[in-house]
Amino acid sequence: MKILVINCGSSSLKVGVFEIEEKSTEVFKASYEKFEAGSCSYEITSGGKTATGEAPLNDIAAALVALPRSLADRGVTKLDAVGHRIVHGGEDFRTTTVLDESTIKVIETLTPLAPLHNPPNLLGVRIAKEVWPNLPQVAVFDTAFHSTNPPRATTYAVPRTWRDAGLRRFGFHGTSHKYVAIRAAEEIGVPLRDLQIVSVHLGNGASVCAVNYGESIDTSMGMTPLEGLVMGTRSGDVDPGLFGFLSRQHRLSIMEVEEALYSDSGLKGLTGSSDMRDVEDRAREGDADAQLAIALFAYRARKYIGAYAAAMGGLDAVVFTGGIGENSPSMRRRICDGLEFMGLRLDHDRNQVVDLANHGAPQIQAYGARVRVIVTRTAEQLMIARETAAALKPMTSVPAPIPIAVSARHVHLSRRAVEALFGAGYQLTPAVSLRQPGKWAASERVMLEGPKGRLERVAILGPERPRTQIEISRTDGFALGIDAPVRDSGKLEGTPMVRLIGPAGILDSDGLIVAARHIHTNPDDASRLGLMDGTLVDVHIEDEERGLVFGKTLIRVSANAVTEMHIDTDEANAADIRISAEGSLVPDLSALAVRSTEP
Ligand SMILES: Nc1ncnc2c1ncn2[C@@H]1O[C@H](COP(=O)(O)OP(=O)(O)O)[C@@H](O)[C@H]1O
Ligand SMILES: CC(=O)OP(=O)(O)O
Ligand SMILES: [Mg+2]
Repeated sequence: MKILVINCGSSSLKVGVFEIEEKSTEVFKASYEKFEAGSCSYEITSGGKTATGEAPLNDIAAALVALPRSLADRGVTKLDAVGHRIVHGGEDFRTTTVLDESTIKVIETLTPLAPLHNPPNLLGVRIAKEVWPNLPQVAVFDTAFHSTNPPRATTYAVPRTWRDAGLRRFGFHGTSHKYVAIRAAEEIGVPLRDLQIVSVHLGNGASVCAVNYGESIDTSMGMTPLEGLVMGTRSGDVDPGLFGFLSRQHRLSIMEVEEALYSDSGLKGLTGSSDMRDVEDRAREGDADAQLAIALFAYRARKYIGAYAAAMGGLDAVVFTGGIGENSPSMRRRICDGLEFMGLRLDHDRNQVVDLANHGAPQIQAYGARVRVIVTRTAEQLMIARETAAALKPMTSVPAPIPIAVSARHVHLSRRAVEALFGAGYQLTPAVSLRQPGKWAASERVMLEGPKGRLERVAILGPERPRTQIEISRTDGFALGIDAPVRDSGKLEGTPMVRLIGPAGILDSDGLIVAARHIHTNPDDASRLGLMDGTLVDVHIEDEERGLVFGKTLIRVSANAVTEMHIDTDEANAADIRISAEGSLVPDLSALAVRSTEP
């Protein structure tokens, strides 16, 4: 599929044409900026040749209208679709969406939430519809990747009426954070699903994202792209109390304050220039304002990296991207210096000579450092092309129902735990065979105890495992008074402690989780159902009253497994499932984007 990507910003237009196959290739790339006095500067790359210069184009609209000619001159024809970057998708758009008049109308209502971004994005859509009336127009949202953020990350502690009116955090730069996290995982050689990554995007807009085992769980921008880091012209985090103060003491209107926070703050507010290259030059010449701006920019980013390592309960890698993240060794160094205590240490030589050609993603951590530090160029356009192609791929329907089993709270015990709870040399007694071959429930039970209360007679599932794992529901977590993370079985790093009480003793063990829903299957069924180990699927439960779709269900293929989906009691209650049920697989449109590799 040949996809034209349009990233229409307030002051620049970026265009890419990608051939999306097994491997993706960029066949055309252009940027148009500095629109002044009836002309603009451009850079166009195609067929290995780059041309730069000035063109008599008034504005972004004129550049878009002239685009078919530029494409045709370079032999780029037969486009299949147009993919657009849309910054704010609000509550309504959690995934890539094909645009029609009604979806465009909904996006228009989101303009107040991203006043600098959505209007030019939509202008690009309107013109593209006129220039290419027969091509599908597809929106890829900056907010979509963050739709997995839990309520504790997206909620502002403000009055209910405001929250009911839609006030919440969304997060942006999602396309970039997703791309660089995937790229970092490829470079490390470990599946994204097994990594805890902090992605640091430092461009004109800047944000940090906690990518926990493949999912965004928090990000520094909020309801609008104003929260978080210090940016080119935006303030990032401020005390909301300043609105009242400036209004009372300085008679500024809310509009004036907002305008200043968007356009006259950040590096520009601190130094007069929004461009980090200028700021670095001035700092070198001794300008105290520029020196403070750099220190503040780095300090805020470092705080967010620490915060997100804490939010995830671990950190495997930090990825830098965006114009500043990619090009400023001194900024990377300032941000990383002081993070040695959490295993993050740079190799200063490697940091200095980063080469990002050919989609490189060099590692720049010191030899032996626990946390990897990676630099890579972001590729929002490529990612938009992939998502656009995936959204337009015809749905392949998967038949065959999936049996669903409800797992009540239970524990898997290690040898050490069995002996601590039941006595030296004790062997558990298999009482009931489970459907998965070789697995059983023991006749023994244990009690769990947390700061808030106890859960009695909790089932023990055998055989023994190398590590003790305690699986509860979210509701059980409230009964115990412990907040357990949703994790895949076996991923126990940084999980909370809980007390287990047996007839012969007490054991305080970590390994408390809410098990992520999953489907056990064997290689034969997996190939019949088109399922791949380690990927995520959606499963539809049909029920007149309480039917729903369980998203993000992990596929686990093992030799003798019986095909069966496991959900916990909270999930079963939500779908009105008593003991068992059946579900059907929903084709996953974003799978292509996650699986495809670099051009
Ligand atoms: N070599 C460099 N050293 C420091 N900063 C740089 C360098 N190259 C680009 N930048 C900075 O990157 C920022 C622009 O980032 P970029 O990602 O290109 O912008 P946008 O967010 O608009 O896509 C500017 O502050 C610019 O000064
Ligand atoms: C959302 C946002 O800040 O985008 P940009 O970095 O392009 O300004
Ligand atoms: Mg940017």
